[in-house]
Amino acid sequence: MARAVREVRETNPLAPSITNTVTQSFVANAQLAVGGSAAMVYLPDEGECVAALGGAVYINLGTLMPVYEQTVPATARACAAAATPWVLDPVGVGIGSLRTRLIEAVRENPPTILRGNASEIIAVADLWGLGGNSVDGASGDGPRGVDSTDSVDAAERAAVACARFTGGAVAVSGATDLVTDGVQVARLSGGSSLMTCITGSGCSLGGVCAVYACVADPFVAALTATAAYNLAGLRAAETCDGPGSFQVAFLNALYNLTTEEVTEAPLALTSTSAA
Ligand SMILES: Nc1ncnc2c1ncn2[C@@H]1O[C@H](COP(=O)(O)OP(=O)(O)O)[C@@H](O)[C@H]1O
Ligand SMILES: Cc1ncsc1CCOP(=O)(O)O
Ligand SMILES: [Mg+2]
Repeated sequence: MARAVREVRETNPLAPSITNTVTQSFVANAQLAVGGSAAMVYLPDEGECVAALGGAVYINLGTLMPVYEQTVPATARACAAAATPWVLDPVGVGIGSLRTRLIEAVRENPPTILRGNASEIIAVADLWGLGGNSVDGASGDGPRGVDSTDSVDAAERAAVACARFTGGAVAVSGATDLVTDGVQVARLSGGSSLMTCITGSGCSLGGVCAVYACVADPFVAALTATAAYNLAGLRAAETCDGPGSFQVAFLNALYNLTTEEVTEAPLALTSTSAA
């Protein structure tokens, strides 16, 4: 994790995004704050082009346009062909049929890191036929719009099943985050409830996972991004008096984190035989 933080700051890697129109600028600003570089694209040939550049690509399904029916599968295919890592945030899975079709379509070229809230991860495991939704405590309701109706613990089996299927990492966000590579399960605490009062904390976490995936393996990249978010959230909450100033303080905190702080973030690691 220390190497990932340092290498991103030293090399300013480009992690291009196909991402929603609500939080695009916050995603780009968070990627810049940790030392990465951002570029947002929409079209199929743009997705294929950025996949071929190397680095890592971020795909977020938050606001879809018809062209994404071509862009998303083409970009996933191009990432697989170029061995470029990519991160999927299945925002709002369950709203409309295109999101469902796209998640089903990328099953054949799956993401290196799957990042979402608990209900989204449970829904993806279900769509991929991984049986991860039959978890005690899962609401079975799916996400409420873009927000979770499930606890992070309820998504553990789904997350492990998805990670084993993709061979990469899965990051489930919530009050305590869970990151798994299908063998190890890490729980990371910190953050702030104010992160749920601004839009884009989850989306930008996905973008930052992609930045670290430019320089580190998927599990380390997801852990590093999650640890950085928890610390920055904690710190920002100390200095602000509501969501508006929190968003500004959060970007500042992300920018000012030291390597040592990120690597000393509270992290509990267990092995899993579950799922
Ligand atoms: N109650 C909470 N307390 C502390 N941090 C939280 C809380 N809820 C979410 N977070 C943090 O906010 C970020 C986004 O998580 P989340 O809100 O689950 O994503 P999404 O916006 O995609 O639903 C993560 O870094 C997560 O750790
Ligand atoms: C509100 C909203 N609607 C479509 S995408 C989006 C942003 C969701 O951001 P996040 O998942 O980070 O809260
Ligand atoms: Mg989200």
